Amino acid sequence: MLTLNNLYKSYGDNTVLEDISLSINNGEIVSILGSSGSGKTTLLNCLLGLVEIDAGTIELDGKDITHLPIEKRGLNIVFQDYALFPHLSAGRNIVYGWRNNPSVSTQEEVDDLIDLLDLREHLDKEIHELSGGQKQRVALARTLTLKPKVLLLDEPLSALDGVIKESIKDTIKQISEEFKLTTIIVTHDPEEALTLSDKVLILDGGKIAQYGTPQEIIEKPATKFVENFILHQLHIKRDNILKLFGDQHV
Ligand SMILES: Nc1ncnc2c1ncn2[C@@H]1O[C@H](COP(=O)(O)OP(=O)(O)OP(=O)(O)O)[C@@H](O)[C@H]1O
Repeated sequence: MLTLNNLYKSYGDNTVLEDISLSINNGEIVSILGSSGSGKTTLLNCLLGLVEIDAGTIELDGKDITHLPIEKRGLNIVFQDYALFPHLSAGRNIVYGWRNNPSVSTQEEVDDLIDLLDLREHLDKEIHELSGGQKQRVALARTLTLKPKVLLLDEPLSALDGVIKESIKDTIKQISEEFKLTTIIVTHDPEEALTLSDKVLILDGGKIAQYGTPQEIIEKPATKFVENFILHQLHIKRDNILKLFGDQHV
């Protein structure tokens, strides 16, 4: 279980995270949702250890990891731009971290990952020859060879369109289930958060507006902000789609 206890973070006078407390069970997918500037990336960076928190504690499976360096926390991230090495092939990117820590995964486990993510036929390709979805899967494979306890994904679907988006969503769900991997996803898209996650954390100005299952959020929005911001966006989407069909189908 990953537990955050009363986290605070400020930049000067700007309180970016205020009293963030929550627990995430092992194997759960949690989305962090909020508008621009609400503190999503800062929270992700605090968990990862890129940003030092001002107060509070972070525990992973009962161990206090608040002040551990990044590499000792057991969390790993796939950045929004995938951060792949352009001069290495897809295959070499995948094994890059694992080559330095070969005891973490066996060759067979790495092979299984390559197959699971459907990357076998792309191993020899240069990074620029891959589609957005393929790059995303290479970045996922590279991270998963290191067997993190918690996988952090920063806007994993924002650069992808339609069909690829749905297929990466399925892949994320499959990986989380298969490896019992706790997965935390930053997104600003309510639809993405609600359809992909076991739980959604909604931030409003650095505070928790609501933390609950998609059903709880849709059926019982905790604050006016949740109702207005989140559900309003979904209604706009729905109305736009219905308009496409004209009156006879509405
Ligand atoms: N290194 C920093 N120094 C000063 N202020 C910062 C720093 N990083 C973030 N902030 C401020 O913290 C607040 C939250 O930023 P953060 O990037 O966490 O928001 P976000 O929800 O991820 O936004 P977006 O969706 O636009 O990426 C903003 O007001 C931002 O200006």
